[in-house]
Amino acid sequence: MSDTDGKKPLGVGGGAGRSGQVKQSFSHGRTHNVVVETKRKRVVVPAKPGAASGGGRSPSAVSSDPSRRPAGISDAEMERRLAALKAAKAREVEEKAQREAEEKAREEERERRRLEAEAKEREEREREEALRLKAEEDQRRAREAELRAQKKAEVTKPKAPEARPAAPADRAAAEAAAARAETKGVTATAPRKTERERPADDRNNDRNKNRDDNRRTGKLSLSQAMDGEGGRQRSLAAMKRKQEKARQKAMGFSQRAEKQVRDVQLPETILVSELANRMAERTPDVIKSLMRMGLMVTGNQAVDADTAELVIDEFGHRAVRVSDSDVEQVIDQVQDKAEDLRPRAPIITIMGHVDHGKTSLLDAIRKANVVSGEAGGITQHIGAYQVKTESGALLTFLDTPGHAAFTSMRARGAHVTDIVVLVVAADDAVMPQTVEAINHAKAAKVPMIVAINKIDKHGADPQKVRTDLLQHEVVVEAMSGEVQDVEVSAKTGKGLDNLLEAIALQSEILELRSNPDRAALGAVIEAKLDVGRGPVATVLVQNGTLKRGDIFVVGEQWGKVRALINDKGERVDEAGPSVPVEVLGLDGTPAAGDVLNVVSTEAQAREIADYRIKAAKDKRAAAGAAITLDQMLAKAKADQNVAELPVVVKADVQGSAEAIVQALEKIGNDEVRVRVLHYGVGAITESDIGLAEASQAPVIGFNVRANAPARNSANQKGVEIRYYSIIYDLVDDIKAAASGLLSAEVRENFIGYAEIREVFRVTGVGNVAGCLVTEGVARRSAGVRLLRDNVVVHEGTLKTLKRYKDEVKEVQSGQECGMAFENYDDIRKGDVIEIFEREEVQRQL
Ligand SMILES: Nc1nc2c(ncn2[C@@H]2O[C@H](COP(=O)(O)OP(=O)(O)OP(=O)(O)O)[C@@H](O)[C@H]2O)c(=O)[nH]1
Repeated sequence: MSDTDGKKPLGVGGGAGRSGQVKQSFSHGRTHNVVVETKRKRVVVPAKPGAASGGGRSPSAVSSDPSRRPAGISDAEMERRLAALKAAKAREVEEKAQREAEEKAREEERERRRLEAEAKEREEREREEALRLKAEEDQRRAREAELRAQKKAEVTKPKAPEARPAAPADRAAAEAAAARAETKGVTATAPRKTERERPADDRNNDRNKNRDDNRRTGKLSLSQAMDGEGGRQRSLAAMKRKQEKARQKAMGFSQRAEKQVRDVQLPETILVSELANRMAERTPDVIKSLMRMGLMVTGNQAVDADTAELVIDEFGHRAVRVSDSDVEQVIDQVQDKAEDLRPRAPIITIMGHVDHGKTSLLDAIRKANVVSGEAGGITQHIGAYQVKTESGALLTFLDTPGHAAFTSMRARGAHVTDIVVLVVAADDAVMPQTVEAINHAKAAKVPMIVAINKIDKHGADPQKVRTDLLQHEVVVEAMSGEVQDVEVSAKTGKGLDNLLEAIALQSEILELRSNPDRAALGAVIEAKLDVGRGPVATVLVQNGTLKRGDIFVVGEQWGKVRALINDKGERVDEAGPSVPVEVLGLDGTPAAGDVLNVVSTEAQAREIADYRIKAAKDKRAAAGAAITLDQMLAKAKADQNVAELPVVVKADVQGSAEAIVQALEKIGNDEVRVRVLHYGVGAITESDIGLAEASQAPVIGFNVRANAPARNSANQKGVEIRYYSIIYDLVDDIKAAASGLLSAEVRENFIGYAEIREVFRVTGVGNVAGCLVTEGVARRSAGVRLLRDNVVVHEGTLKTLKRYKDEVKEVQSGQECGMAFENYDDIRKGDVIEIFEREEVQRQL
């Protein structure tokens, strides 16, 4: 449509219409003249097919050629249509132009931004460069000034007065002289000034001249810029200030960011959050660091000192190990002087296999020593007792037989036992627990005396015991060894005296001594919560003398001795070394094996007890919480496969509770185990029931009963309470219950073999094997395996078992039969059929 594109202007030609021009204007100042014509006369032309669509022609062509105009369209209509068309075209062109313009604007904006960024960058670079050059210039000047000062110092030296820079007066004189010389036609006699001899003014003038020259060149060097130049100087100065500010700021920052190495006080265990606090680091960072070490902890969990030290190192601080246990230093740690030591009674533990007569022997020894006529004839049971031998030696026996008690005491660090009496029944032999007892005694480096018991029994063979012991490196005296052996009968009392004398002798060899005149030190051998008397601990004094009124700390408990009761049930005022006494006046029940120390003041006792409670808590937290990833995985894996029988155990005395727990923990195998959720001393309480309910565990009461609220609670919650007074019954019951958790074992019994002699094809049945039962019996209901060259090729069931034509249930060995497999056809002559039955066997622990 453009007038420049060579197309004909719109029109019908030949003056058929009145022509005119329309000027179109577009963006960017472009214009466009369009020639249009207005029709005066309406010409009706019959419509030709395809004319309406124009057959690809432009509408202008249609309008210019009346013969092609659609029929029945008036000029005015045609004109309107053309105008509409034109307007549409114009709109289109306008929109396109607008789009282009927008795109161009966008492009320009992009370009502008790019240029801006470049300029900014350049400016930045220039500024940096300017600063660098300025710094260099400053340096150079400083050097120059220094040099000048040096030279000045040289020229002002008295030996070279002529070299002194001329004073203005001198200079005037010199100039006058020079003028005179000049007028005389003589070359200047004044010596030519060297650069350094020239006055500063001259040089400044030169420099200014230079600067002016340079300025004239149109170039601005950086030094010039620095030296002056009005506005520039100001902006550079401002820049300098800014730069200085930034530098100071940066320096300040770097000072602040500089790692401050701290001395971190590190106790034996520390909470992660506290550790972070002491290092002035963020807790999450510390947790991350611990995670990198494989420890999954939270801020509220404790870690041990070694782990914490690694973390402290990693953060670049210094660990300073401190011990909260410093509070314990008040406990008298002084070594006793040799002259203060007095002989003391040995402390004896009786060990041996089940039913070899430990309890009987202890009872026999006690009874034999009970002065006839003493109240009840039998002393009060306090966990230990003392006996006097005929020779007058005092011996202290621990009344908790078995190595469980011995080990648990030893595990707590209470080395109480001086001598172990190993009981071996003469009618039996060395049994597993005998060996364990030997090992325990050896591990604790405690000497042993072998008591060969039950010699009254028919069939007793003490010699066999002696030879059996040889296998376990226990060589008794009768076999020319060093271990004393005594034949006894707990039943008849025979040989008991010999045993006591043997113990006395061993004790003499050991030269057991202690200082009775010092603050007492003892070990708890049993503790219980007694109705009416409160917490009671049976303590074996090991050193010093425990007196009424003494203030003491024992494990996590403390107290003041309110009363002391000896093994005969008598109240005593004091207990010396190796004397067992019941101690009343504790603030809580300690644990067997806890050490008792007498201290000076209640405050000390309380402080130590508090520290120990905290330390134990932290230790438990550290042990229970800070599980390594490996442990977590192992646990998760183990938990999937192992069935657990949880139990809550309550017993009358600590010793029984521990013995029960140890026995229960031994029950189980890879698939099943007993888990003691909680154990303790005293009646079964509501809290025990609560715990049991939460884990769906039964509560076991050993010689204790549930109190009324606990009973009600147990009834309501359906928690089972079981009472026992014999440990073996208890263990057997739990073992049976744990066995119930074992999945039944499926056992296979082979019941017969058959050989395939022939294979027949039977329509509707498939391949049928003609067999001979070579062994056992073939049973229809049994499982079968097809063996080819002793390789199992199929396992399944029988579809049919026939004897002649009849379907039978079983076929005996030596008989022929026909067999077909369910869903299996590939049978061959010579194959062997193995017939088996499966049986489920309930396993036992
Ligand atoms: N004939 C005879 N029997 C004895 C003798 N000593 C113990 N017995 C019997 O052996 C059995 C077991 O004795 P205990 O004293 O209970 O044995 P124990 O080693 O303490 O057993 P546990 O406490 O179960 O480990 C009891 O029936 C005793 O009567 C003995 O010298 N002669």
